[in-house]
Amino acid sequence: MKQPSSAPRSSGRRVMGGRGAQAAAADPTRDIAFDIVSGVIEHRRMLETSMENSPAAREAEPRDRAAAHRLGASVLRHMGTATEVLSPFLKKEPPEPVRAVLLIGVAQLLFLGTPVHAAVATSVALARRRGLAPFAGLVNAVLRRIAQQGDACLEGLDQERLDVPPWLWTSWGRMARPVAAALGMEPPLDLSMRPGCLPPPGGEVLPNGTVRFPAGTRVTELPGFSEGEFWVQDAAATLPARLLDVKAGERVADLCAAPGGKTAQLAFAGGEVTAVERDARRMERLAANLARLGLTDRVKTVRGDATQWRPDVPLDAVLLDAPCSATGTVRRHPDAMWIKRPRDLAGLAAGQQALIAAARDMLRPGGRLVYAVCSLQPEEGPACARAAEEMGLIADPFTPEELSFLPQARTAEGWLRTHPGLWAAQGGMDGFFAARFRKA
Ligand SMILES: C[S@@+](CC[C@H](N)C(=O)[O-])C[C@H]1O[C@@H](n2cnc3c(N)ncnc32)[C@H](O)[C@@H]1O
Repeated sequence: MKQPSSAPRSSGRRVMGGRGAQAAAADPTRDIAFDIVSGVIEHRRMLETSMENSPAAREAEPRDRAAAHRLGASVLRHMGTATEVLSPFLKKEPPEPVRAVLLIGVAQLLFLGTPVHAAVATSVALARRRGLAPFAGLVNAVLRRIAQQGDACLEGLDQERLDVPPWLWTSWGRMARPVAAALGMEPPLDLSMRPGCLPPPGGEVLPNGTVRFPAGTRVTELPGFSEGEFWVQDAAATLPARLLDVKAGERVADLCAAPGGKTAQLAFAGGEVTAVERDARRMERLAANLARLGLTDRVKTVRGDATQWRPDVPLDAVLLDAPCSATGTVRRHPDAMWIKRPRDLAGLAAGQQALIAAARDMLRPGGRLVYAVCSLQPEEGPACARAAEEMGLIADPFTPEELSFLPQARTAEGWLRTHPGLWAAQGGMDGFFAARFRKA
């Protein structure tokens, strides 16, 4: 069995004067988790969006929201295995909402270590609260039988294979198994340090300088957070800006910039940075992060579409961290595996190539572009790098020296390819593709 995440508290507070014993038990954790799971599997909405849309989440305490997030994410991490476990107990496919209730029950029983009584009773109550009373008996019977068998239900199952949708497994090739193995673990908290600041105590310093804390660490409670001594950034996410190798005084654009981790790197390297971001709310987050890091006066921010924006003067360097399928972040966002479909990739790649063309037009002759995506999909990585060359950009491969601390991430072409199975013993990293080019 994979490493379990921490179990949700068994809520179940009674509401005085309720309509009936089970229907009246308030259980915001499972209510929100139900909205999350249904939002992802029925409506193909992102986990975070499903949570924002959840009426129960709006009124819930932060700790109930956090527990629901953990429970919902656990269902999505183990969805293939849980579906396989359920199948012998179901004569026919249940309606989607019933399936969501059952998956929440199985995740608690087999992956979160929730006591059997709590897992079964809360799932039956959840079914009733969600207008699924005719299925309450089914939920009760199926979960009781699974609880009786316990871990024996998992024997002989290739959980890693089951928990990745087949089309993604195929497209990931040799990365598939290590990525799937990493899915069972909550990712650690990674920090990038402001130059000159000492890491908070207790962190492990990785070979690239990232300071790593165990999963579940609350960043706002670490000393130095309010003072802007660090920002949250996965170890792999630090690499594209580092590989742009910005020198003091260079004119640089960070396209698709929010929430601003890479903007901060470029500014601390001494670049005259313009950060371009299209989304108003994400721009607010970028501005707040820059303010906390004391960078407000050192970065110019532009809210707009990077395919349309052009600098007044041609640039020395551009970092393009393009919007993508985000399959490289499946450890943090397991919903990405269940939302995207193969047919979405062509549209994403077209958008990425439009952004590459715009970036090319922003550069002075000899100027540098690093193109990056947090995706494991070949259509968004190598295929876009080849398209960049067809647009007249000249490949500028990363050298072995530049990636000496992570040689296994350097491809034969001199591109960067990270995935969650790298540095596995230290907690892994996100999946990124990056390539560097020069303008003729
Ligand atoms: C992968 S995230 C960027 C993460 C960011 N570079 C960082 O390191 O913190 C992609 C961002 O691109 C923005 N975006 C998408 N299309 C854009 C466009 N055409 N112009 C500007 N920003 C865009 C999205 O709103 C999103 O904030």
